[in-house]
Amino acid sequence: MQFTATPIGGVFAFSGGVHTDARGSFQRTYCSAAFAEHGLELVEAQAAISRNTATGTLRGLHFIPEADGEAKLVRCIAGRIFDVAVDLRPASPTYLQHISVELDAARGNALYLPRGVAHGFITLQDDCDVLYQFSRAHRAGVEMGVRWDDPDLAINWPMPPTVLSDRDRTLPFVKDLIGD
Ligand SMILES: Cc1cn([C@H]2C[C@H](O)[C@@H](COP(=O)(O)OP(=O)(O)O[C@H]3O[C@@H](C)C(=O)[C@@H](O)[C@H]3O)O2)c(=O)[nH]c1=O
Repeated sequence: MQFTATPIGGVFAFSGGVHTDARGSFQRTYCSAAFAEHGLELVEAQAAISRNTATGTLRGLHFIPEADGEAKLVRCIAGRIFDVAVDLRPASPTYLQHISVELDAARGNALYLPRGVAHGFITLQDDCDVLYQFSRAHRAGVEMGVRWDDPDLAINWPMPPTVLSDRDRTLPFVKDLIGD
């Protein structure tokens, strides 16, 4: 498992660790000791899978404010997604900046987001399954969100979304949240 720091503090990309042989492959996808060594919050409270039928399905951008937030590890276990992490920690030097990474089930790479960093993705092909590990149990009504096409974030999505939830379509812009 290789931990690669990104320009956004606390956001790490993971790759490697895939052992291939005649049967297929074996990959360690999580190691609590390695997370602890790198100072990352463990993501062991809950796991979840989102299945996405159509190319261009967009989910996000979702976050919980840092003080009450959750860390998450995101991995594509079928297909490929364009995955985005947006820094919404007001005190962070990279506040409002984002990074993107293609998560590919065939590569087995993953992205770790600490508390206060928003997350979203768009699917790059049909039938993409996304596996999450969370540091805290889901709490209904706590999660917030900002619009995927917020001009202040200027995310260069690889295509326009084809499928969005009603909630995501009507999320506020960051400028509407500031001061809350
Ligand atoms: C996120 C989540 C949802 N749910 C339920 C609530 C709801 O009935 C149903 C669908 O939830 P949502 O519409 O919020 O699912 P979705 O829009 O896929 O939400 C996810 O989006 C991506 C971008 C993330 O980063 C995730 O953390 C999560 O916010 O599943 C859980 O039971 N546990 C969970 O952890």
